[in-house]
Amino acid sequence: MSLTENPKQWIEKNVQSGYLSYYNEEDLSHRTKIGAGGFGSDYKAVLRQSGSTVTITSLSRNKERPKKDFYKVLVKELSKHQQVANHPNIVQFLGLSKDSSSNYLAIFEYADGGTLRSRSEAFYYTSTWESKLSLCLGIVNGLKYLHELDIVHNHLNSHNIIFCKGIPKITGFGLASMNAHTISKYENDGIQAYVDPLSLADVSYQRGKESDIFSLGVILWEISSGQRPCEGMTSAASIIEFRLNGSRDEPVLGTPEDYIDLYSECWDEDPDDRPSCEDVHERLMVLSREFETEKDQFRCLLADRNYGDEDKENAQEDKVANERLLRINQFVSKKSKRKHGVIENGQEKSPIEQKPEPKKKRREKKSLQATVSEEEPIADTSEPLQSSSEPSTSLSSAQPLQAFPKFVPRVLSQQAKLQLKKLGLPAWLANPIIVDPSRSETIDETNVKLSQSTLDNCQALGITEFFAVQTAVLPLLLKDNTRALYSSHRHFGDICISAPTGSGKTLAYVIPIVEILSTRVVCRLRALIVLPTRDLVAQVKENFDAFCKGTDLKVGVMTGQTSFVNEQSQIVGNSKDVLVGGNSKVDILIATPGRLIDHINSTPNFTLQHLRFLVVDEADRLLNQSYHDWLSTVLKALKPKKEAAEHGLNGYSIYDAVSPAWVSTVFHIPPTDISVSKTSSLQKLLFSATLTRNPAKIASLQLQNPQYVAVQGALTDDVRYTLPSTLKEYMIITESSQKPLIVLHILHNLEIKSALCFTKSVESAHRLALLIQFFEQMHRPEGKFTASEYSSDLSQQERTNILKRFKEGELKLLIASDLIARGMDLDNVDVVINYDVPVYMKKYVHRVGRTARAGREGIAYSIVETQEARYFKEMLSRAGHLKEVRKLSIKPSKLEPMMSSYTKSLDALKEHMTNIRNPH
Ligand SMILES: Nc1ncnc2c1ncn2[C@@H]1O[C@H](COP(=O)(O)OP(=O)(O)OP(=O)(O)O)[C@@H](O)[C@H]1O
Repeated sequence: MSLTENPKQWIEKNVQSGYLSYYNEEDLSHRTKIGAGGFGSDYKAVLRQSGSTVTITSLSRNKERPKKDFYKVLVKELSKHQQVANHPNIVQFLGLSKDSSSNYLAIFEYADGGTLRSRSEAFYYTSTWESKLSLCLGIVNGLKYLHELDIVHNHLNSHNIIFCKGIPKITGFGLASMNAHTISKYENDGIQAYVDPLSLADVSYQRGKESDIFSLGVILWEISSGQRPCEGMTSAASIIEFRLNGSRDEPVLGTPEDYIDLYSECWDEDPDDRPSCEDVHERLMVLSREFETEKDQFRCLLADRNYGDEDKENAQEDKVANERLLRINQFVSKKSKRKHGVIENGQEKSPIEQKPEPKKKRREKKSLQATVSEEEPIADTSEPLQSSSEPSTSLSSAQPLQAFPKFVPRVLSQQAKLQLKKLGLPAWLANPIIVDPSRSETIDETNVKLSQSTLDNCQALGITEFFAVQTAVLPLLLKDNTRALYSSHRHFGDICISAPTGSGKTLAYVIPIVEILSTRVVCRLRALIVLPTRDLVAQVKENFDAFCKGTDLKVGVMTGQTSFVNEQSQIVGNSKDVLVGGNSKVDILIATPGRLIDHINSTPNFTLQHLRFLVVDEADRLLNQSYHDWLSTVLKALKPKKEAAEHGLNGYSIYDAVSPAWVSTVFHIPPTDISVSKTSSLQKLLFSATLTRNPAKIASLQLQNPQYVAVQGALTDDVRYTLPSTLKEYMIITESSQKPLIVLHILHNLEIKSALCFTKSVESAHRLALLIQFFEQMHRPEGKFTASEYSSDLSQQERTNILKRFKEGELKLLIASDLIARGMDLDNVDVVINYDVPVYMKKYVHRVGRTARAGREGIAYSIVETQEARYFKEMLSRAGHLKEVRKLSIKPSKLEPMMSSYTKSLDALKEHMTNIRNPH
């Protein structure tokens, strides 16, 4: 019997067959109501059979869950628990039961240690960083497992982390979320602080794994601070407002910097910028290992950061800060001499001398208390992760191991903020090469030597001058000492480039790559360009094709648009033999990460060992996508695979003779006077209009001798992005019902030739496109303003056709979701319309950057719903961009002439949608 056909019968049958454990009234003894304790449970009881304590949760059939759907939901949630059965960091579902009214009850293992919420403060005072990390790893371990099974928790918060025999376990999902009290009970207890702000802003927002990561970030902060998030905020409304403002809880003194970075990334406003659960797990493991070796050297960087000597107005506080730093240094130098101890006022106290102060007083105290933790083993994550130091719930009896004063943020001067941002950054990131966006150089003026074929190709494309980013990058890559095909003694140096949208970043790498590779003799895969979408791969391929004219270079793509076998044959040929050094039919390969990884793993003879260039375009987007860990797979594939013993090499790698950078590392060449260490010739190039300067993310690329080039205007600490100077930006504040009319007004009354309109979803793009089509038919049947939607729901062929028709001017308006918000170069777009305004500044920058490209004029209109206006303005203001976006009002008289056709087209749309829903 199918599970979906009759879920009720399915449950009963499985209970009868014993597949699902079922407990009768008499199987459960000592029932006690536990109400607010545990995890939204109703009762605790003892299972007669085993004597173990369990929690009984009643599964509700409330109004939102009518009886009909109830069993479907029950089976669905039940199956989640079946999938995760026995994971050590997920609460165990033991079986079902029924109450006297025959309502189903779910039975779980009992949380004898309460919830994280009930213990986080105690944990803060009594735990070492090792045990905090161990606790975090336990939680992340459980969540990682859920995500691997594609289960989104949806309600992760510290009430839903429970302790069973000291082991942190995740609950609150699946059956536990069916308990009517589970969510509502904590509604007034600040759970909104854990909710992804996107879904606070838009209730229809579909929460996914990224939303769980946001909640995880808040939990990590809570573990580091012992405080509840948004503490002091009494109402749900104030928490929601705080979060929607983009505000986050302040780091707490004594938190390791890497840990702060980690939770800050988790609660990044842009879900695309949040790490995956796997990444969080990996980074926590690294942190744990660091603690193992550095043990008690707490990196109190916040102390340094917030009390720098820059701010003269706060000289007195600086003095205090310096004293603190002195004490930290004393503490670090004395650490080897003691096991337990607290530094107070520069004096070391023995644990016995320490009188635990009342909680409040202790947390308000400003002097630094640093402690040495006991040696504790780092938990093995394959085992149940246990909070190794069991906190006492009674604070008065707790021995404070790490009691840091409450972090009191103070207002920093601009200069101090700038200084602060640079602290902890490597010098090359903190001090980029700044290039003025207005800089340009004619091709005749440039000092860069270019081949005749490149000059001819520039001429054919009408390129007479180089744009700012090209004037900076070309010389870096094409200097006499960097333009060689290989160098085994000196690394050429990697480059990160941040430059505004439409500023010519693509040619900044296409031209040097073609120049350098065109000297090659044998065809090998020497340049790999990774891009996030197929559309972008096609676009970059066009650029390479244009510049490879007149050379022997071959360009290929890997995007999954043709069959795997076909791609294999185009990229490596059809040879069945495994060739030493692999094979390649292309010199330059442009790929999306997913397909690239498939070929690295499954295509014989496909090798990256000859790469001279690895380009990551739209780098901030790609670095945030794990795509099955594409980056580390690519980095591993840069070296040839180790060969097995049957090749007589006993685990040595076979290096190809034309990859000289590696050769010396395997053959035992007798030492000579030029026996210097050998290095790879691979140069990594990162490009984006909103490139991250997050050292943790950049570190994953393992860059060598990197340089950071930023094409930007006079950025201050508050101005975060440089947008094209030829872009004019407007916001139109209106009621949501008027938005389509405003779009029509822009299209019809403002002399638009072609426009790109962004919506928040595919569905919304579809409806708007239909509405505009209906309107055009009614309003101006003779000269229609042709519009089409462009979305991921269309086939690749349809998308390619639409783009072609748009580029040729046949279509005047494209209505799209964010699929083409990044990187797409549609040179005829003179207007961008934000029909639904973006919630993130980065998205805004990329969307509006589809116009005003390559020095052309462009206009961006953002249609802002009245209730969104405040948030939109705050987003702009936080990025220092508010004054660039002018307010535009549209008089009702301008809309009036369109009203009649508009009303009719709305009716036509309604009818169309109804027909689709009810085809009969
Ligand atoms: N030197 C040049 N002279 C004339 N046009 C140029 C020059 N360099 C680039 N272009 C054109 O400028 C347009 C924008 O370039 P490109 O797509 O590389 O921008 P981008 O900086 O990558 O933007 P985005 O960040 O949006 O991806 C393209 O049409 C490109 O052909």
